Amino acid sequence: MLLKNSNARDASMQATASSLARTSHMHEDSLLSVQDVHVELGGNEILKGIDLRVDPGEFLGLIGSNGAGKTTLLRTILGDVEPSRGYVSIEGRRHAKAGMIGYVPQKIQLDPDLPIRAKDLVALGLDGQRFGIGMRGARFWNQVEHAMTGVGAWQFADRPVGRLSGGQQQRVLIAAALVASPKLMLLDEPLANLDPANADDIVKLLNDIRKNEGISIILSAHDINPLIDSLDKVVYLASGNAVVGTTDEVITTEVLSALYRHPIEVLHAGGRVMVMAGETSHAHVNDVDPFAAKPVED
Ligand SMILES: Nc1ncnc2c1ncn2[C@@H]1O[C@H](COP(=O)(O)OP(=O)(O)OP(=O)(O)O)[C@@H](O)[C@H]1O
Repeated sequence: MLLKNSNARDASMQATASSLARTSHMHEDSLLSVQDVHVELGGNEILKGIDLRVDPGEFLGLIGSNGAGKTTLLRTILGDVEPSRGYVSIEGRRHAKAGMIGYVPQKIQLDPDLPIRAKDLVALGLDGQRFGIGMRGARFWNQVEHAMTGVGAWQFADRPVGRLSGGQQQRVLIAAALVASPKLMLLDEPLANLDPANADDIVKLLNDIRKNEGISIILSAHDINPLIDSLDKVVYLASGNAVVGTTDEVITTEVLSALYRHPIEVLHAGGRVMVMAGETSHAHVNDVDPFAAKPVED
């Protein structure tokens, strides 16, 4: 065992995790407030009391293993999933105004033969809810061009979106989420399927967007390493529970052991963070994904 799981130690680790969660409640002018959010799906409690505040221009990494509840939390913030307890508010309102949140969903598969140009996809981000009846004048297309130029996607605006590379498609999807000038962007695993260079480019792009435009960003990922230098806060999810704080506060042996209720060791090597899980005889290095196959607890 890497840590003895005595009751006293467990209680102290829980206290550390709770106190970190509480420190994120200090700002009253938050853009987003998630308070004691519980979500049940298919008879299982997927989120078990999430507390989170996001200030304007903050960049948060939502980190966790497969099935930890990242997509569920993003969809709850978006308003697509209703909490069974607790609430989400944006600028003090329970329901975000149209266009206030830009969303890049997970795993979009774009058919190579899809007869839609990249700029048509971005245009849907502006008038998607009234597609077919909206007026697409010069001002409309200027907004599309502005969003695509800002993310370095205007040069392939007229190409079929399904034939763009993964990195190019990700820029187009970010432009579609940005085009209505949101205050908050939610990106669900946008770095999955990107090579390290493209992942770095996307993180740099998002960092520029939040700095230059003051847009808050929540990005979900399994691996914190590509994000570590850009994040203001980490929201680390495990089996529906969360710890919130800076990376230095959260990515520690003590805090992650408390969150997982299991011994964890955090190592720093070669400029990367590695999270080692389990007993030494079964230890494996799996960046911030120590229990990828762990089932949802009842
Ligand atoms: N509509 C649903 N009905 C029942 N269970 C669901 C539903 N949607 C998600 N779940 C379950 O909720 C849990 C959390 O899923 P979620 O997609 O939020 O996790 P995740 O952290 O985003 O995982 P991944 O990294 O694999 O995308 C999983 O066990 C999943 O099977």
